[in-house]
Amino acid sequence: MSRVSAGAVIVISSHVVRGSVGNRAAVFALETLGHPVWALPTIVLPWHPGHGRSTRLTFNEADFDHAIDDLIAAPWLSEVRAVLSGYFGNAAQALSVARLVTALREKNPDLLYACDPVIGDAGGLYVPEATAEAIRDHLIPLASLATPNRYELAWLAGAPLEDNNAIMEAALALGPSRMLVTSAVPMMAGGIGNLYLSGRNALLAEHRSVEGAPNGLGDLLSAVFLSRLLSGMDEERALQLTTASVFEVLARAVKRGSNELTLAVDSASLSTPMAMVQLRHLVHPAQRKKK
Ligand SMILES: Nc1ncnc2c1ncn2[C@@H]1O[C@H](COP(=O)(O)OP(=O)(O)O)[C@@H](O)[C@H]1O
Ligand SMILES: Cc1ncc(COP(=O)(O)O)c(C=O)c1O
Repeated sequence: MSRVSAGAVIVISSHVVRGSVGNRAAVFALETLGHPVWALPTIVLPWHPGHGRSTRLTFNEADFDHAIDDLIAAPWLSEVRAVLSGYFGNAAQALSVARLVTALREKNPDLLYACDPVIGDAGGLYVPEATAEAIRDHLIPLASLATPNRYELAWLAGAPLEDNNAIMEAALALGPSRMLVTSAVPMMAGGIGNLYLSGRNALLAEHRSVEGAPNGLGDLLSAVFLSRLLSGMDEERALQLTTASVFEVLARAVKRGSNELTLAVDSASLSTPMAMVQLRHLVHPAQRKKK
């Protein structure tokens, strides 16, 4: 497995003391796959709130924004090739990160910005509406890649998404040139899938669904997929390998009976996954319109 060349990734998401959600998943995955990482936490908390009482340690909005100023003025800024954002503690942080991405792009027009709009799930929004709106209005327009789950995309698009054609139309309308939609509609019975849409490809990568999945799979998926793109891998292979990694990490954690992903012992699943994934080519919305 080739190691990735120099070029740091700035990751911006939550930090948990115990567990592997937010930055804990992204930093581990990116470093394991050979990327230097700059990690900025948006909030710090003992563990994912799904496990029970978990006090949010927060940053003052102005202080967070000043830290972004420091990053923009950093003498090492030319090291940075990509930014990945995930969970935000408030709407102001999303505006600060938009400033960071814009400043980085001015210096490096090839900067990749991956936006994982961590705003909700099947149960609806779990961040304040103002935070979700700030992500939609200020970050999605800057994204080279967005990785919403199906429910997040439905909220962003303002439309229910009942099948993969509706998902593709919404993904296309949202704007980013590459969209990776998780929890897409499976074609395989008992399956779960990731739908990838770019100018070139409309793909669905599927595997079986597993009971008792720990949190952090979306965070892991966006980091691994970003790494694969940064390594220059073609999109189809990147989707296949990333989906296989996430499924394998999940299956191993569940087999151990763990309520968190067990990344430290499953790092080989990130670099060299063995799990099989079913890859299908879908009819791209642009092709459907030509017919
Ligand atoms: N219960 C599950 N069984 C198998 N794979 C899963 C399960 N939950 C998530 N995944 C995998 O992880 C991906 C991302 O998970 P998802 O829950 O959509 O992300 P998010 O954490 O952003 O909501 C899914 O598309 C799928 O590939
Ligand atoms: C603090 C916090 N809450 C909620 C979530 C959402 O997690 P999930 O979608 O995996 O349940 C995350 C994910 O990063 C998080 O960091």
